[in-house]
Amino acid sequence: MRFITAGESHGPALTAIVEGVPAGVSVSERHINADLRRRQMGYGRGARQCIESDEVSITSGVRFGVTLGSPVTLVVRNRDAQNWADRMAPFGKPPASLKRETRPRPGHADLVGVLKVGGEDCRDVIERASARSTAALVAAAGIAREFLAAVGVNVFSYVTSIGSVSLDEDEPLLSAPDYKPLDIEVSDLRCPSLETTEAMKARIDEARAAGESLGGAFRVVATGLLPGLGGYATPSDRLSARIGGALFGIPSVKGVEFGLGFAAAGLPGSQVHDAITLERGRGFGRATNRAGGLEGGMTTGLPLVVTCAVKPIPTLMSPLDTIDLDTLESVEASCERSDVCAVPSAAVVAEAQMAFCLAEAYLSKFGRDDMASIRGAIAAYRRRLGTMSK
Ligand SMILES: Cc1cc2nc3c(=O)[nH]c(=O)nc-3n(C[C@H](O)[C@H](O)[C@H](O)COP(=O)(O)O)c2cc1C
Ligand SMILES: C=C(O[C@@H]1CC(C(=O)O)=C[C@@H](OP(=O)(O)O)[C@H]1O)C(=O)O
Repeated sequence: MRFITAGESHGPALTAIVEGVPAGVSVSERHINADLRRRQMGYGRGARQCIESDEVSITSGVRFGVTLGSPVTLVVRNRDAQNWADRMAPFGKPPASLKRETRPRPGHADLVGVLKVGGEDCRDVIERASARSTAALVAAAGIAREFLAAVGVNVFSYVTSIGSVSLDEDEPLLSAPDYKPLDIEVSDLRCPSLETTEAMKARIDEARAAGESLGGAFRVVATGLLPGLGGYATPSDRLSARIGGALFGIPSVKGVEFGLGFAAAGLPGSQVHDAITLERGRGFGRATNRAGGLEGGMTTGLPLVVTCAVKPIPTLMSPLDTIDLDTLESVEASCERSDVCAVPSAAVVAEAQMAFCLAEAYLSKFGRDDMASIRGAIAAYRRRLGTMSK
């Protein structure tokens, strides 16, 4: 299952095409719209989210709520486009009132994008470098999530830190994090502790008042996985490589850890690896899940637990210095409407990226044509695993 997205941040719409979708997957617009809403939320988001109210339109590949096996096209409209019609016109001349962006923001794609593609207006880069594109990604992943739900897999996320405020957790890796989904969803920051949520909100208020921005960390978890998804034979077969690459594809994600992650480097082997167990009738298991659900590039069957670090938002209301591309003088970087913190949104985008990787891993192991055949192949695999652990 692959996807491509297109669309500028302030153009008329974002479009995604998902191909390689099996026939027979039930799809609900309501589920996709709920994910789009979750992506928009979060304390610290800017004024743009008051304008947008993302909803998906599906224009191909689904009939009467079920996929046909043909490419699925999804469209999310940009409501803000009406305020940018003259500045984003596909044809004609730029309006006389157009102000070019010549003061690139450190930390954003502005400067390096213009060095790469040329031009005199960072706006040409900003429009696509903007994380607005992640709305299309989340919509597209709605199809992958529906497929995963049909095979018993759930993907969720929660925020573990904002700036220096961290969630206090009891060994989240030893058992799967089993927070109540509602506790995560009712938090303004996708943090399962209300007390920590309040402390995080206060930190965001401080940052906003100081003209600052914040990053943080989140965890993305998948449950219900079969063992043996992914592969060990080539680097690109390894699910760790695919998931890592996909998560690093999210703007502002600067670190990805599987299970214990970097902490494993400082511990002896006996405190890192997960002892193998066997429960008659239930099969192989593990005493712990320090690997975070992946060994040798394949799922172990335990929850997949991945932690991501997110850097602070580049646009600062108290801007850093930059160089004006017209005058080549030192000036303050441009400071436009912006989020102060978008870690909860990035977490929902990470769910989407992980869902695509897992859906593709299931399809490459169990076939791609239709859900009935895929269910049959999964049942046969489960029988084989049962025989091996008798
Ligand atoms: C959901 C989301 C919202 C974001 N909102 C903003 C924003 O309002 N202003 C901003 O300067 N950067 C924002 N960013 C971060 C930039 O998109 C990102 O830093 C930039 O594209 C450069 O990519 P890099 O951080 O991977 O180097 C956001 C990122 C995400 C994931
Ligand atoms: C629009 C979204 O995020 C945007 C991501 C973004 C950036 O620079 O990455 C900059 C801001 O856009 P604008 O300049 O229009 O306010 C964010 O609002 C969204 O997530 O829906």
